Amino acid sequence: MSDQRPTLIEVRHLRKIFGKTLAVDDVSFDIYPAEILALVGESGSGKTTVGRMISGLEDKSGGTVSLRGSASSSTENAPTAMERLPDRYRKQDFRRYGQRIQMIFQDPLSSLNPFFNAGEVISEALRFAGQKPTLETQLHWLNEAGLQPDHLHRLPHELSGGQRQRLCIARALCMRPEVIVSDESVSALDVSVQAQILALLLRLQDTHALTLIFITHDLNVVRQIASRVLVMRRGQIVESGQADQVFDAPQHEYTKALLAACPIPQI
Ligand SMILES: Nc1ncnc2c1ncn2[C@@H]1O[C@H](COP(=O)(O)OP(=O)(O)OP(=O)(O)O)[C@@H](O)[C@H]1O
Repeated sequence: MSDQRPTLIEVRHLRKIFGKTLAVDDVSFDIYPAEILALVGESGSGKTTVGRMISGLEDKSGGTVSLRGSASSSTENAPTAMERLPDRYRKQDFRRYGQRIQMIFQDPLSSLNPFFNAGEVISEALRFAGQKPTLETQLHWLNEAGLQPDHLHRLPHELSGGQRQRLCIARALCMRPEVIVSDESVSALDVSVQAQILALLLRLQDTHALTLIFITHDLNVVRQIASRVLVMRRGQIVESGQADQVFDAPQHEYTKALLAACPIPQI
């Protein structure tokens, strides 16, 4: 059954080849505004590479990613057209599209400058987005992600793992993205902190009408948050559907095996 909602992102025949490895093999799917879409599959199935190509962090070997023009680029009441993202990003492309699609990662330490305190991390992102940072805006975005004013001057190594992930979320959020691609962003956290960060992402998704692309191997997390699921295996999508449908009546043998390997607690 085809979905009647207007798409926000169209991915068509996406491919990525690393040397002799075909990491992503002819992947096509749509992403709808303000949905939570999970990308699941075993290690090496190509999830991260798809997320990085959608975010413009990885050049594409083939295929296209198109993003619906932002509301501000349309004339009043006129539908916005799909814009094809470049195959290879240049600096100006990041400013144009990267701001709209932000990515957060499993290891915040590797994506944070060790010499920038939390306030400076936010300032840098705001400047990148063409805004003038102030103390007030720094505190506002830290607060949005559940950090306190006394975190403002802390360097990344002076924050806990959960607080560092909150800082990455604040940095992504202050650029006012429409889409956040979360790549195993809660996988390294212990269960209680993981639940707090998931709750934060869900609240932000709701209040900012964000589209969330959630890349994970953890099917229990997917069950808690996702509305739709894509299952990847060896660079291809082998199954897709509403989360309940995929969990309750998986069609593909691989999905059945994934579910069997990860018993889902009855809720
Ligand atoms: N920069 C790279 N150079 C070479 N090969 C790469 C690179 N990035 C990914 N690959 C390969 O591409 C394939 C897909 O990797 P990818 O990280 O997208 O999978 P994944 O499903 O996200 O796995 P994981 O859950 O372990 O992160 C793997 O075979 C991987 O080794």
